Amino acid sequence: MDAKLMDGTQVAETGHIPILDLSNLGSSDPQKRRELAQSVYDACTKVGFFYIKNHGVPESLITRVHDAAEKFFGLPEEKKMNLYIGNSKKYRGYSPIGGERSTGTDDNPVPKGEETGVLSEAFDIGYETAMELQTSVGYPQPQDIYDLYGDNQWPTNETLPAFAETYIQYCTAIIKLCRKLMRIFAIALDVPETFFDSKMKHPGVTSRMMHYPAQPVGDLREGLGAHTDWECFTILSQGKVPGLQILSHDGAWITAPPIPGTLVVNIADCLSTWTNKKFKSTIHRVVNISGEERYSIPFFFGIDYDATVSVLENHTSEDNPPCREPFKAGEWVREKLSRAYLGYEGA
Ligand SMILES: O=C(O)CCC(=O)C(=O)O
Ligand SMILES: [Fe+2]
Repeated sequence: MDAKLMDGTQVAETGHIPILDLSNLGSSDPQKRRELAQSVYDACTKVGFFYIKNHGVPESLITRVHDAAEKFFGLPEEKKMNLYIGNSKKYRGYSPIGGERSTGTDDNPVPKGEETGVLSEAFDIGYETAMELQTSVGYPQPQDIYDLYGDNQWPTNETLPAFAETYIQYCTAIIKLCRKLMRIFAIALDVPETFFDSKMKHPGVTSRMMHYPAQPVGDLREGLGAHTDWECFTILSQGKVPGLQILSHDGAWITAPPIPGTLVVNIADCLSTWTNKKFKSTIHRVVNISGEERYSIPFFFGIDYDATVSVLENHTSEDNPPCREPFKAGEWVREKLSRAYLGYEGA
C-alpha cells in the first residue's frame, strides 16, 4: 500500500528489498556458498540493500544491546554530554539532537553553510581490539596511521552497568558475521574467496546507537538526511519502529520496515568502488513519523584503514574504465567524518 509523507513524497510498502537466508554462509559445500553468493550478487547489483535471516547473531544479544541503547539515551543530557563527541579526536562519543548535519550525497550535496541539524542523537564507537579478544587471546594492536582506532568514550560502569561489555560483545558477533560476508562478496565478484582476508585484520569499523524522537506533527526535519554509507557495507539492527527509507531507481522513497529476526545489510561506497559501481551504494534516509521513539544500531564494516580500495580489474573494460583512482580507506573515512558534525571537525 502506498502512503503519502508530510512532504508529499510517496512511500511504497513493497517487497522490493530481498530477504536472504544466510544458513549456508559457513557451509563446507562450495556449491552452497556459490548459490548464496549469486543471490547476494543479485541483491547488491539491483537494490544495494537486503535483509538477512539466520545470520547467527543471537536474538538475546540484539535485545540486550537495544536495551543498553535505550538506557543510554534515557540518561540526563549532562551525563551524555560528558561523553561529547567534540572531546574526541577520533569522532567517538555522544552527538546531541541536531549535532549531526545533513550534508547530502556526492551527486547532490547540500551547499556548505546551509546544512541543517538532524532530528536524532547518537553514540558512536570505533574498532578496538577488545572486540577481537573475546575470540582471539593476544590479538595484536593495529598501527593507527589515520588516528581512528580505539579511544572510545565509554560511560562508566556506575552510570550504566555492563554497557561497554554488552556493546563490545555485540560488535564481536557482528565482526565475525562481516568477515564471513566479505568472503561471500568475494565469490560474488569472481575473485578468490580469501581476497579480502588480508585487508580486514583490523577492520575500519564504526558503530553507533541512534535515537530518533517521535517527530512532532508538521515537523519536516529528517531523522537522518539522505546519504550513502562510506565503508564497505553496513549491518543495521533497526529495532521495532519503522523509519528507514531507501531511494529507488525511479526516485521514490521506499520504506524498509523492521522485520523480526532479520538485520538489514546495505552496500556502502568503498565496496561499491571496488566493483566499479556494479554493487550499488544506495541513498537512504530516516524519517520517524511513526509517533513512537525509534532506536537503531548501525554497524559500518570497512577494510583496514591503511588498506587500499582499488577497482577490481575483472570489473573494468575498455568501455567501462575504473570509476576512481585507488585510495586509502582511512583517508576517505576521515574526510567524510570531518563534514558530518555541526561545530566539530575532529582533529
Ligand atoms: O537508523 C537507521 O535506520 C539508519 C541509519 C543510517 O542510515 C546511518 O546511520 O548511516
Ligand atoms: Fe546510512
